[in-house]
Amino acid sequence: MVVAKTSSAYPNDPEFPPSGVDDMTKLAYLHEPGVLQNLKCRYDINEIYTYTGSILIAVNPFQRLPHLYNMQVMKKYNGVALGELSPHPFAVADSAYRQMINESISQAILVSGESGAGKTESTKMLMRYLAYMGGRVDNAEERSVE
Ligand SMILES: Nc1ncnc2c1ncn2[C@@H]1O[C@H](COP(=O)(O)OP(=O)(O)OP(=O)(O)O)[C@@H](O)[C@H]1O
Repeated sequence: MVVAKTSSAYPNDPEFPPSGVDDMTKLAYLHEPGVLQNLKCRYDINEIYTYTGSILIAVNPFQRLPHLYNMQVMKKYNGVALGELSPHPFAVADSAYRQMINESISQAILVSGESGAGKTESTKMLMRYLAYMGGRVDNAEERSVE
């Protein structure tokens, strides 16, 4: 039996990792102070994405982070199970795409948040990844769904 050690959600607890946890289901106490503390720790180091299980939480960085969304990053997430790499909209899009292809079931991704939270930006990244996956051709003739 493997017993996974969980992290405390209390900010002053020495066991709370300074950089937070990338999946909040790892927090021992999944309550509002713990969630906010964890998101803040990650935000402070420009980690704007965090999972809670299969839900992706995005915090608006109010700055451009182009290194997060380039072609190399898209390639990295291609075919990798959700949760294996850092939280990212590409991982969510890849998971939906895979389930659509493998199970022939229509998929929906719900993007929710208050005005200015970053829904449009997140949706753009989801669409960029889906266009990258769906628009690829193996022959020399390039075409861009995006
Ligand atoms: N991931 C991100 N990277 C960089 N900037 C971002 C990101 N998310 C949000 N922003 C910034 O925040 C602004 C508002 O984000 P966005 O338009 O996506 O919000 P929204 O939730 O769609 O708002 P509304 O509901 O009012 O349309 C963007 O114009 C952009 O400047």
